[in-house]
Amino acid sequence: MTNHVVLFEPLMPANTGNIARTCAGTNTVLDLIEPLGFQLDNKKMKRAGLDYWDKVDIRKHDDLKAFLDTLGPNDEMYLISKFSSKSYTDIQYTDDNKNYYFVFGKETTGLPETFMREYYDRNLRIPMSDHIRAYNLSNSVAMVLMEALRQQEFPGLETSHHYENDKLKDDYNRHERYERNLGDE
Ligand SMILES: C[S@@+](CC[C@H](N)C(=O)[O-])C[C@H]1O[C@@H](n2cnc3c(N)ncnc32)[C@H](O)[C@@H]1O
Repeated sequence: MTNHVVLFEPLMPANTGNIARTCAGTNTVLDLIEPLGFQLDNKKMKRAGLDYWDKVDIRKHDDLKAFLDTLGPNDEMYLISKFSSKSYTDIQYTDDNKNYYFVFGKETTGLPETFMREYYDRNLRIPMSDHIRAYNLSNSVAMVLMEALRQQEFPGLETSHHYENDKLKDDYNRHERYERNLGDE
């Protein structure tokens, strides 16, 4: 099972940089559908993705059709759009035999209407109030991707890690002491 974040014609380098960082941290493939609003080696984008850029599996596609042509029978695609009335939390993303593709729209105009209509049942909304027009693209990616990963029990990801300068180190020891004391009672 592989998760893919697919960005349709992203415009802002900082968003794609942030998303690349999230993809690097979650072993998620990043598919970019051209045209992009920036050069891939843009400084701002690298700054947003910091030094994680080379840790991401990035796949570029000439256009939407070229991307769709890469999909096979085990690939399950979802279109992430506020226009849907089905929530992204209503889907199960847990089939080990499938690869999950989450397609996000351009910052200005979202996804093409024809594409959304063609895959009508695949559109998913992130619940939102009417105080804003839409969520930020990179935040939308994080919300949907984390829900899929949570359901998949964070495959290959560390739920805890001991760092050399661990800010909670003493608390781990305290926790162990606490557990020992409980056991002694
Ligand atoms: C800034 S929004 C684009 C807004 C655009 N006016 C539109 O019509 O979708 C960029 C992308 O973030 C995602 N997005 C933002 N808010 C969302 C929501 N409430 N539900 C689902 N997707 C959302 C969508 O993929 C959207 O195409």
